[in-house]
Amino acid sequence: MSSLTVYHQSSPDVPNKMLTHLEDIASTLGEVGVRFERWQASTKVLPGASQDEVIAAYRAQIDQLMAERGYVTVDVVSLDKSHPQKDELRAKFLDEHRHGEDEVRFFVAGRGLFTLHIDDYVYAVLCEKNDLISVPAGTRHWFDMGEFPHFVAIRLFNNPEGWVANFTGADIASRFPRLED
Ligand SMILES: CSCCC(=O)/C(O)=C/O
Ligand SMILES: [Fe+2]
Ligand code: NI
Repeated sequence: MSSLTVYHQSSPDVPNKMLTHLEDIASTLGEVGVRFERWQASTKVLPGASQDEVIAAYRAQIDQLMAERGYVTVDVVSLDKSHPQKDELRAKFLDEHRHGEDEVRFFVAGRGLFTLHIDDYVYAVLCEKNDLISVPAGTRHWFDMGEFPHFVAIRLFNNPEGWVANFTGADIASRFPRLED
């Protein structure tokens, strides 16, 4: 079940709020400029499926998003626990970073934990299959796929270079909960 847990940045052990209803999650994130929607990932794709297979299966939704917001590049992160580089990939996303563009992710299988650091608060968003999240450019955040990754996420970029991250150097991510396997 998708969820949102909100903390003060100084209290990683004491959540202020935990939400599981879509409307509550979407409105709370909407207040800080984050888009969170439930789409329909109706074609079954398995974690580990190729980028081409996933893009072909979700061409209509990808085209809709590209037309709506002018995204120019699409790629796919598709991982399961047998991936030989899973530990390196997990580590890459686990440190706090920013992007120069919105972070748009459509989960079409499995799940992952996005944690957003906005002003003095930390928003841990457990995204599951069907969830679409768009985090505004410049937002500090990190992502945990867990020790045993199991997800497929479609990523849209308005930058032709695709994924570019600027790491903040902060160690805040190490103090907050990770994805529970
Ligand atoms: C859920 S897609 C992989 C993670 C990613 O692209 C990112 O930028 C994490 O912050
Ligand atoms: Fe990111
Ligand atoms: Ni699954």
